[in-house]
Amino acid sequence: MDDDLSPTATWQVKHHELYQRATRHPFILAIRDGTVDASSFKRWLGQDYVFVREFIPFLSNVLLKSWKESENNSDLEIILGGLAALSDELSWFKNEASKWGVDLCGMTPLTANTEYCRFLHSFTTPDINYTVAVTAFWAIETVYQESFSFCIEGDHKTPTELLGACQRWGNSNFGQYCKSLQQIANRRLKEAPIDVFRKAEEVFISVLEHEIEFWNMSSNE
Ligand SMILES: Cc1ncc(CO)c(N)n1
Repeated sequence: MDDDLSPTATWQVKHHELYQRATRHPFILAIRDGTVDASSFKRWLGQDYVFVREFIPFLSNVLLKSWKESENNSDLEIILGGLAALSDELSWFKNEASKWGVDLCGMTPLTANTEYCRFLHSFTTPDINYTVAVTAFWAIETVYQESFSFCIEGDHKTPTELLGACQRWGNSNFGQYCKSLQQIANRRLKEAPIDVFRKAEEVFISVLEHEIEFWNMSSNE
């Protein structure tokens, strides 16, 4: 393993196969080559709305841990920016759902979504420290950024009506945002005791597994 790589970059290499399965999932490849079916996209849309609502208490708790535990002033503002952006994101989901005729009110989470949300809630207990929680936040956002940016890069055939979704997470500003989260995670991980470091790596792997299941849920009948 390269000594010059940051902790998070090291994990991206070490768990490369899993990382690819999360960021180059068949659902994403189908969006990019224009073969995705509308029913899959609609299922993803409705389920992700439920996920993002559950993400609010998760991220509020990361914010709280940052306020309590971080030695760095700018962390709090970076995380607050992410939390604030969720307000606009929920409006985007509602608008998109009405365009596609998806009823968000009656939306019930499917199994993979329920399990992912349960995982998110497990971070809100005080025994999970800030380093582990902020690493999870970075990983969750990065999978979406790397997945959707691939759909708008190079020689893609992404359908016009899906470009909005892809740009929402695939745009370069959001890419920069993910980099700033990665810097926070790396700074903390470099100082972390070994048990915290190991827990954060486990969490990184679990995020990738949950993301794969979430894409599977979206693309399967
Ligand atoms: C399942 C899932 N993972 C990550 C994100 C990024 O916020 C999202 N909206 N949904």
